[in-house]
Amino acid sequence: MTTAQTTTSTRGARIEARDLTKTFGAFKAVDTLSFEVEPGRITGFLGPNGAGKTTTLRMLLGLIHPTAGSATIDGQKYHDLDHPQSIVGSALEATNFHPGRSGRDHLRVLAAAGGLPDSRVDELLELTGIPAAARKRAGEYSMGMRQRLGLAAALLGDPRVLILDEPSNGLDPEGIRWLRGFLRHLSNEGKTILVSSHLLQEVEQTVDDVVIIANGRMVRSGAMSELRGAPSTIVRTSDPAQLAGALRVADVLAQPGDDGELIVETTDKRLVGDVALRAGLPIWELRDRKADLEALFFELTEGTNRNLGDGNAVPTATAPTTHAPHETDAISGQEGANE
Ligand SMILES: Nc1ncnc2c1ncn2[C@@H]1O[C@H](COP(=O)(O)OP(=O)(O)OP(=O)(O)O)[C@@H](O)[C@H]1O
Repeated sequence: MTTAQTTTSTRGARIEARDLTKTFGAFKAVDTLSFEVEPGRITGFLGPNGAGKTTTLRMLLGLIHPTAGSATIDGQKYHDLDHPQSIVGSALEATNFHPGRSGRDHLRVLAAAGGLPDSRVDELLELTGIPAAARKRAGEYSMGMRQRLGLAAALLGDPRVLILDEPSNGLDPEGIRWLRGFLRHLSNEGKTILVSSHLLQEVEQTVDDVVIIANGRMVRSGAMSELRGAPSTIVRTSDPAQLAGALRVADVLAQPGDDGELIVETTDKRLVGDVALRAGLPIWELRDRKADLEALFFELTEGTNRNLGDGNAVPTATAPTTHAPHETDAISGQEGANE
């Protein structure tokens, strides 16, 4: 990653949703959702397809109006921010660039609208790794390049808050790695970063905190480390109960896992090996126990993909089985997220 710096981000700005609710007709897309996103941290906003992520992000960005509750950035509704471009940057969709316009021209139009110099455009093209594509028409960009252009657009005003909807969509493994490093660099500058995804594993190496929703409702929030649980070790031996007893004497707790495994509450494998040796027990397997995030995410959100229709949906108390007609402001709100 280039080390070119964005300009100064003075202090962090929090994102806050309080009892945020959005109904489309009688359908509750977002249901009394409350969460906070802290400066200097990357927060994953997660949920299966149709959970209400994009609807929530649109409310945060003032593109659609909440039915109830509030969504604020730095303590204010988006429309009340004095210089929104310097407070919040967003990339909701990677596809809404004018296909005939070059990446550089696209950014120049946005920069001019925000009173920013053209030099900022070149700086961003460099930072997001697409300087060579600057003269190419956006219509010829790959999905990954459009994602990078969207990110460049979001960062033009050096905002303190960055809101990105599924930013790794269309990126190859190298691009995903680049994005991870890039977002970390920005969060180290103190920026507040909210990144949506429908896959926990996709962001597990990127994010510090998570907000997980299903059916428009909160199902879990907190630090990624809490979600992973305390690090531990899995051991296989001929007599797990005897090894557990020997470990207890050494002040290490252990409990039975699946298929005769022993889950030991330490990451000190040498200690476990030494205790087993003294107890005269063979070690057949000794490895880190990693949280099964895929299973956890599935458990938390199972069967709640509302885009799949009735059979797979777990409707909220007020949700009908069919969608209400799209609200007009929602439809127009989908356009021009980056414009
Ligand atoms: N304007 C609208 N009118 C009616 N229903 C809508 C409207 N916008 C979204 N919905 C519905 O609200 C639910 C939440 O949609 P949303 O796009 O916020 O989900 P999401 O979590 O972003 O999903 P995905 O991961 O598929 O993008 C979906 O069932 C969707 O069909």
